[in-house]
Amino acid sequence: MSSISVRHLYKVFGRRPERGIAALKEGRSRDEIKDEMGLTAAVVNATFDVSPGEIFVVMGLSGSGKSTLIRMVNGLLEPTSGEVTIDDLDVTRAKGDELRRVRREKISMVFQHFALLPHRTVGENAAYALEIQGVNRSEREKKAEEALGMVDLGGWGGSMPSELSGGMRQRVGLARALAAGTDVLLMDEAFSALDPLIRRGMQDQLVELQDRLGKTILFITHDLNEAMRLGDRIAMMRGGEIEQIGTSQEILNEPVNSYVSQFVQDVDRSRVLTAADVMRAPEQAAGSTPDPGGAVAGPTDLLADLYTVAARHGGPISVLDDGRLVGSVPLATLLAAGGTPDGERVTGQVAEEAPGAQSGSHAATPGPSAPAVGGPPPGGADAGGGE
Ligand SMILES: Nc1ncnc2c1ncn2[C@@H]1O[C@H](COP(=O)(O)OP(=O)(O)OP(=O)(O)O)[C@@H](O)[C@H]1O
Repeated sequence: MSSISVRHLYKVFGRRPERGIAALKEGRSRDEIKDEMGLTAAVVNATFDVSPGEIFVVMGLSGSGKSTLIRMVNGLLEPTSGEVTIDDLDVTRAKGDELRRVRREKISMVFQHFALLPHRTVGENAAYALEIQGVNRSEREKKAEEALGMVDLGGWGGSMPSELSGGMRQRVGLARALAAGTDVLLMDEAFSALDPLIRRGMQDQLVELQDRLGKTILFITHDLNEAMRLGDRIAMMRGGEIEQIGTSQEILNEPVNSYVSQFVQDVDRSRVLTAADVMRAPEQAAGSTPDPGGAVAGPTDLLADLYTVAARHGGPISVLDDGRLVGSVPLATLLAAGGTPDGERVTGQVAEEAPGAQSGSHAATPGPSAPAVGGPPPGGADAGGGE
């Protein structure tokens, strides 16, 4: 299984771009470099690792440098300086045949605009990367059909792309990447052109597939909700720089600066955080066996669902995984977790943690000022387009 390593990566557009890097290292700003040297610093000193089997999301507004970054990772664009390695192979130094081989055998791309070949069938499109790899026809038909099955398009292989909806076409794009059998998937705004409901379905499907396939995924998006839903970790980018890398929970609860904290302030935390994110370990919970008939949830259930459970059964909520008690969520924790780090956003009444409290005795739903999904980030651009 592959890993991706990005080290001190810079891309500066313009004449003699090294001047820009030197100036940035001296502490000059991106704007100064633009004004004084006519250079655009698209990616500035990006460093991160994507572990095998991880979904790592790079999230940022338009112009923050996401596409430039991903194009350097797949070797389409040469960095001004820095290094990208996939496993032990230095993508930034590979040339010609070696680079083509890495891109063919290690990396698959999924784009926003599907990039399907219109005059080829769905099956041929799904098999396209295998054709480039030189795989024989029967083998590639078999693999393409399998991949189409994985994205719920079994039986559509003989259709033409024009007969498919946008969501289905994007699934063909994903099937093509899966059929290629590469460990690394690079997904550039892959779901951004889809309607919100379809997009949500694709996100769920990707998470399910990932559970089974364990690819190493670098996913680019401008949509914070999408980033939080998909990412094991998220890199928040602004003006070419990575401001913070962390899990959704870390970014929500410990934003490193005012930019990140403004960005996440309108996120509906109850639709991002799960029971596992907020639960206490069973030994720290009041009772180590679930209350018969009491409130129960699964570790991946969202806080939004936990509110409903708590409203019905009271609290605390026992968190069970395969019938085993793995934690407990006290009501006060549940309500506090739904708010911002300073706890201002949820105004539901927190009732006493009375063991055995009866159904409906807790006002365990967020009050009227509970955060809305995907409000505007700093600058007012759309960070909530996933809904
Ligand atoms: N080939 C190029 N020549 C000059 N400047 C470029 C080039 N490609 C990108 N840029 C600039 O680099 C910066 C980062 O662009 P990039 O496309 O990587 O951002 P992005 O976050 O992917 O934005 P979007 O979501 O709109 O695609 C922008 O200021 C852009 O204008």
